[in-house]
Parts: sequence; structure tokens; C-alpha cells
Amino acid sequence: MIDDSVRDKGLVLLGCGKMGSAMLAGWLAGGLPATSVWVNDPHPSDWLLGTGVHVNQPLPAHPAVVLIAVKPQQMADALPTLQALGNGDTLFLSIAAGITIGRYQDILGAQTPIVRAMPNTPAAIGQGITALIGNANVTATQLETAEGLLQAVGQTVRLETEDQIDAVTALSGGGPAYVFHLIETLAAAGEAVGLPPDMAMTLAKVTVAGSGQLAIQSPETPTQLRINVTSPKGTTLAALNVLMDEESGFPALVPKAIKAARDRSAELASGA
Ligand SMILES: NC(=O)C1=CN([C@@H]2O[C@H](COP(=O)(O)OP(=O)(O)OC[C@H]3O[C@@H](n4cnc5c(N)ncnc54)[C@H](O)[C@@H]3O)[C@@H](O)[C@H]2O)C=CC1
Ligand SMILES: O=C(O)[C@@H]1CCC=N1
Repeated sequence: MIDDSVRDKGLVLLGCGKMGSAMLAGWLAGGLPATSVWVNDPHPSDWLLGTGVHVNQPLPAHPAVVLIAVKPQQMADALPTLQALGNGDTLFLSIAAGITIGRYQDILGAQTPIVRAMPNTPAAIGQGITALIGNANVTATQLETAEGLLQAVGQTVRLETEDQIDAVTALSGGGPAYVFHLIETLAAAGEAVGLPPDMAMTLAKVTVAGSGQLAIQSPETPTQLRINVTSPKGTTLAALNVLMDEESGFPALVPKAIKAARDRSAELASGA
């Protein structure tokens, strides 16, 4: 639930592109008044204009939360503009990949309460998942405020150490892109074996969505659910023999992809 302090004192979004918009759309749909929101973005999206949120207007003196949703490469220009809010009661909630709490403290001040989080775009429909961790300046109430905002757009998990966030970024932060690519690839493959494009795309989308829901709702493990589909000597087995190949299938590809994303997240922390 979104904390009253956010409604009363305000929420500032530093950057409101794809991810900021996904989260803000969820918050507004969940009942956060548009008048409690200030967006600071040199290129605000058109959809913001009809919502009633404050766009590029003077900010409240002591907002409850600042969501940092600019790209890592934009941070050096964007963040210093909010330096005056550092070392105070305003909670900074960052969703930027690869920017460490230490780096925020360097710019905003060592006493600044900072929560570092990694959401994903299904937040736009309340189906996101976000991992989070705060620094020592974050009070229990502020952590609940951050969690309330993030739970308004999906589930949350609390991290034990900050460096776990690189792995989260690789798995669930970018995960929707991998799944969308799977949908694209399935649809194209369906076309290649004779289906009309629209039908292939509908079959691919609904299969991925339904399988995801079944994995969440069923008491059976994903492994058992896979086995349930795979008849001995059947058609699925013929496909899985390709996809589960240790050298060229998912077991070889997916860990390589996740490691590449994890390493890139760690690299961003060094400013690359
Ligand atoms: N897109 C995604 O699926 C996810 C993105 N993230 C993180 O969210 C952050 C934003 O990513 P996206 O929304 O994808 O990027 P984006 O490029 O769509 O949005 C960035 C926004 O920041 C604005 N901006 C640029 N310079 C600014 C400045 N000086 N002051 C204020 N605003 C400024 C841009 O105009 C743009 O609207 C990144 O740090 C990324 O790592 C985290 C999880 C998932
Ligand atoms: O691609 C990126 O760097 C961001 C972080 C996770 C998803 N998008």
C-alpha cells in the first residue's frame, strides 16, 4: 500500500522514461493522486500531459521520496540537480542498473537515506517483481514506504547484500526482454511451419502467459510441469531434445546470457 507520507509530502521522479512510466502508471492506477507527483524530465512522454502530474515544475521542499529513474549514463548530469535534498528526510529510491549506494552517497551526501531497487516492466500492469536493499540511513518506516510503493506494482524481495543486485538485474530486471524474445521467436517459428502471422503470434503470447501463470499457481514444480507436457516418444520430446541440448540448447545459452548481463551490471558500477 502506498504510504500516506507519499501522498502528503510528494513523490518526485527524476527521469520518467520506459521504466519510470511503467511504475508511475501503476501508482496512478492504484490511486496515488496525480497532484502528489512531480516529474523532472527534459523529454517528458506525451502520456504524462493528460494525467495532472506536475511536469518540470518547482519541486516540493521536502518530498517523501525521489525515484531515480534516469539511465546510468545520465546520472552524472541528472543527480547533482537534487543535491539540496540529500542528507535529509527525503528517501532516494534508485532503480538504475549498476549505480551503487556508495556513488549516490558521494553525490547526495553520506547521511542520505537511499534504497537501491531493481524492478521490471510488468510493473505497468501490477505484475512486476522488485528486489531492494537500503543503506544504514534508511529508517524502518522509510523501508516500508519504499516497499509499499514497489508492492503497489507487484511483488518485492529484500536482498541480503547490495552486490546481489547485479544478478537480479540480469535475471528479473532484463528477464521480460528475454521472454518477449522467446515470444517473437516462437511466433516466427510457427510462421515458418505454416501458420498465419497473427495466429502464430496469438498462440505464442497466450502460451507464454498461460505457462507463466500455471508455474505460479500450480503446486507442481516447473520441472514436473514440463514433464506433464512431454509424452514419451511424442512431439514435445522432439523439440526438447533440441532445446535441452547441453552444448547448443538453453543449458548452454541461458547461463551465458545471464552472466553477460550480470557482468555488464557490475561494469556499469565502474562508470563504463
Ligand atoms: N527499462 C527497463 O526494463 C528497466 C530499467 N531499469 C533502470 O531504469 C532506468 C531508466 O531506464 P529506462 O526507463 O529504460 O530508460 P529511458 O531512456 O526510457 O528513460 C530515462 C528518462 O530519463 C530522462 N532524462 C535524461 N536525462 C535526464 C536528466 N538530466 N534529468 C531528468 N531526466 C532525464 C530521459 O528523457 C528519459 O525519459 C535505468 O537506470 C535502468 O537501468 C531498471 C529496471 C528495468
Ligand atoms: O538493460 C538495462 O540496462 C536495464 C536494466 C534491467 C533492464 N533494463
